[in-house]
Amino acid sequence: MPVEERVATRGRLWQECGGPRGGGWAGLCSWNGPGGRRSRRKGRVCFWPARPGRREDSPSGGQSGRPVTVAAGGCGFLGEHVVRMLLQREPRLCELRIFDLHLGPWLDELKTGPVRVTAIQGDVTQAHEVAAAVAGTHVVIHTAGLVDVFGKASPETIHEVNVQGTQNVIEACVQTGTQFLVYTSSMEVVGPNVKGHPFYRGNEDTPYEAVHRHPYPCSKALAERLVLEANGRKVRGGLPLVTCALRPTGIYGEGHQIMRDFYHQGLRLGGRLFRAIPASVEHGRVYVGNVAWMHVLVARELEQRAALMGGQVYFCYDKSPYKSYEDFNMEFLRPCGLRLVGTRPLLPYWLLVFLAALNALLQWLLRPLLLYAPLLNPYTLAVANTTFTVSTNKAQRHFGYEPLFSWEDSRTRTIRWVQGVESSSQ
Ligand SMILES: NC(=O)c1ccc[n+]([C@@H]2O[C@H](COP(=O)([O-])OP(=O)(O)OC[C@H]3O[C@@H](n4cnc5c(N)ncnc54)[C@H](O)[C@@H]3O)[C@@H](O)[C@H]2O)c1
Ligand SMILES: CC(C)CCC[C@@H](C)[C@H]1CC[C@H]2[C@@H]3[C@H](O)C=C4C[C@@H](O)CC[C@]4(C)[C@H]3CC[C@]12C
Repeated sequence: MPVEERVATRGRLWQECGGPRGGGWAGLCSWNGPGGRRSRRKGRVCFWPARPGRREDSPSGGQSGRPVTVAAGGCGFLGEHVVRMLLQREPRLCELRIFDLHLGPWLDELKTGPVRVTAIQGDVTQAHEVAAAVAGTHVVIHTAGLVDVFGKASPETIHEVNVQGTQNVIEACVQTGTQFLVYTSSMEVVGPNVKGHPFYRGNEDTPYEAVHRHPYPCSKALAERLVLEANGRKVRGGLPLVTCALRPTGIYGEGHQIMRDFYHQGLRLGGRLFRAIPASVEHGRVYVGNVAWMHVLVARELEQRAALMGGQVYFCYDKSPYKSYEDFNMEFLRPCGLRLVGTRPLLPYWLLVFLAALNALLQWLLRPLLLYAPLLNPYTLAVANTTFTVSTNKAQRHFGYEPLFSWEDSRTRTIRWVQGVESSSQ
């Protein structure tokens, strides 16, 4: 039966848990703050049929104290991997609620497993929808967000989803008694900064001048701060909220939209891509499966190691090699038949800066008529052209993280996926 036909009780979970409480985020933003509200979308809750003998959830978890987890943003690139990882690697899980603005058709295949999977179509900017989804759960993994560095969405919308949405998740935990919150932050909370300072193999304690102007890193930095400051707040029932933020570098792997875009661009250009960034500029990358694994481990360990992990940030890392953004992508695109032309950038840097500025101008001029959002703009150029790599073992020290996928596995899996993209688009 398709997901759509399984729509059940709209707002049912909400009625069970009370009502919304106002978020207190105003004034945290460094630019003008949110403008008009977006239209309210319908919250829909889809239940897979419950298995006989299941008991209703208790506030501290599911049946027999087994955890109930919410994956907010569970239908996104990272979120889908988190969901699948939870189902594969978390045998104690009792119920998994997948909360997202857009529910994917792949959710259908999850219904046959032993875990009760509940898909909830909802919007993190709607406090009551979030509270309804969170009520009665043990841990929230919050990967939902608007990842936009291309100017597709307005700064206000990015703020509303990433900052207000996160505040709503925190308030939902506090109101409903959910004690553990894992937040997907980003390396961009640190940098690269607007001054183009390199961050070379840094760790969580490396000093760096974090200066944000672009709405996306700004929103991630604000949201991360809210999450960390919420650590220790009393949730319903009196226990302290335990929060933690994970900062992935550039994620790659199955489902990575920008990799797909580069691949198609290469095909259009006769199997070639043209080097734009010097090979010496290192850009941190991490495999999506390892990022998902880190989220699952944190969700599992937060309770036992609350004193150590609560209020902490962790970079997401694995054994992916340090390379430039383009050379790294070629690890997957070369075996799929593309080549990168040039050992040095084909265009001088000043010309790229000019083109990026021109794109920004065109985006602004064309905005009333159409959305012009190319990959190259002043911000993406600065990120791609500034060394930013991490080298840390904090996650290993604090909660025993080791990458689940070796570099060879991560590479093979990603290549296989790109090859699948190729055959599915023929
Ligand atoms: N992709 C990367 O390289 C990268 C790197 C570092 C951090 N991150 C962070 O990881 C998280 C996931 O990123 P991703 O690459 O999977 O992005 P994505 O766009 O694929 O996934 C985000 C998900 O959030 C959902 N979402 C967006 N707005 C929502 C709303 N208002 N209410 C409910 N759900 C909403 C989307 O529908 C989507 O399924 C984000 O928080 C992002 O900032 C991503
Ligand atoms: C200069 C052009 C030829 C190349 C443009 C590449 C550009 C689109 C890429 C380069 C680096 C990419 C970002 C980086 O991997 C890390 C993140 C952090 C994450 O939180 C959101 C995505 C983001 C910003 C990547 C977006 C695409 C970038 C800028």
